Amino acid sequence: MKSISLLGSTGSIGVNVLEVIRHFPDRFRISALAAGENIKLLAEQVLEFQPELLSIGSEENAGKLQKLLPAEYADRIVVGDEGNQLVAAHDTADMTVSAIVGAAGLLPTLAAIEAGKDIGLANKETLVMGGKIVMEAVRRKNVAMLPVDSEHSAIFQALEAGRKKDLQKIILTASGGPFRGKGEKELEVVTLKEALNHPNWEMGRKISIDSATLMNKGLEVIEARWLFDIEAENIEVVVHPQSIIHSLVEFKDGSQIAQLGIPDMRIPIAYALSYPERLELELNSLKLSQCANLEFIEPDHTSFPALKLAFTALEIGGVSPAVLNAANEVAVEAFLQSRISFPEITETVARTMDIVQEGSEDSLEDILRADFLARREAARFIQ
Ligand SMILES: NC(=O)C1=CN([C@@H]2O[C@H](COP(=O)(O)OP(=O)(O)OC[C@H]3O[C@@H](n4cnc5c(N)ncnc54)[C@H](OP(=O)(O)O)[C@@H]3O)[C@@H](O)[C@H]2O)C=CC1
Ligand SMILES: CC(=O)[C@@H](O)[C@H](O)COP(=O)(O)O
Ligand SMILES: [Mn+2]
Repeated sequence: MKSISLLGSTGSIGVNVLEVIRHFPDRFRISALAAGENIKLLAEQVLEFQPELLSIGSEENAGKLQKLLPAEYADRIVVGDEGNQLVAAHDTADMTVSAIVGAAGLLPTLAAIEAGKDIGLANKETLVMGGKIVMEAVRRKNVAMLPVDSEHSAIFQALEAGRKKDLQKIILTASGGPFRGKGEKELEVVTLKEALNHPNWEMGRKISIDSATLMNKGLEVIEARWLFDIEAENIEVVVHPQSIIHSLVEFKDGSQIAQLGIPDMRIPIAYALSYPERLELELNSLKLSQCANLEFIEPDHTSFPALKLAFTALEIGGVSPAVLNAANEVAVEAFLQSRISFPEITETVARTMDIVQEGSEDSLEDILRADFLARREAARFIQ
């Protein structure tokens, strides 16, 4: 029986993690859950999965949550950032699934690693902000870092066909998002509703907007750089609108190995939970004969400059990826509140990256400071 501590249980990934666990009660149990604000769903999850510890975003919500739960939970509710870290490192957990959205995922993920937990990583922002120190901690603590992000799961699986020393290139596939094919002028007038309407995946709001700007692919390039210890110049992105091939690796003999499947997050989630075993998921299997045409297109860097910005952040190094991430979070939130236009998301990130640059990628303190300064600058641009 593997015990799982789940951060972000009420989100799109969190709900899918629990869906997998629900189908395999003999293999997995939940030891701790953390959420932000959704007390109603968290209470339902607690009653079903009976964790030993739970965390919620605020004291006020902790009080409301307590009223929805039996009295025995009174001393098992923790709160906020500290609560996330306690859940992440909870003593009975074998694995922590990191599925909070955004920068709030970094410290709990680090806490889980320091506590010796294996990690199922959905929160790509963790590696974007602190890839070097996070992966150093993974090696020092000798824990497993198992990707949940679909492209990284595909790469992880494809790498099993060869040796890491023979790896030549990683090819990340991108759907292109809902605005694929649109020109710069057209993008000035797109709506929030259109931006949230991802062609292939049902996901949380922040990552859906990231997919629409192609910043998601930029974040994934940085995630891959650290997760697979590969230089940015050996990471390529190709637009593949059908999201059937989830990514590829190329070995030095020119062989390219891909992982294919229907776009369903339960597949990479299950593999992270059960690795190296595979679970019988009983999903519809992919029928290649019914997949009309699989297309592969170069990314449009003029309409979607976010992807290049991520490569630039890697090239600058230091805290630049953390700055890119923080500015993007602020700008996406402003777009979600209809305070800025779609192109202004990426413009805000670029302007912030020009201003906030000081700091070392080896220092958690510098990374957190850069995150703070970038949020302040990005908010200033948006005012
Ligand atoms: N959705 C997907 O298919 C994929 C997602 N990812 C990545 O996984 C992560 C989660 O994405 P997704 O599930 O879509 O996002 P959602 O917005 O659907 O869910 C976010 C989760 O994080 C919780 N949360 C937010 N802030 C805090 C906080 N400060 N403390 C505790 N919990 C918090 C939310 O709680 P509440 O709702 O209760 O406020 C919710 O449970 C992201 O990093 C994303 O990039 C990667 C690949 C695919
Ligand atoms: C499901 C998943 O992993 C998302 O990150 C997804 O890949 C988004 O798709 P695009 O960013 O390629 O549009
Ligand atoms: Mn992805």
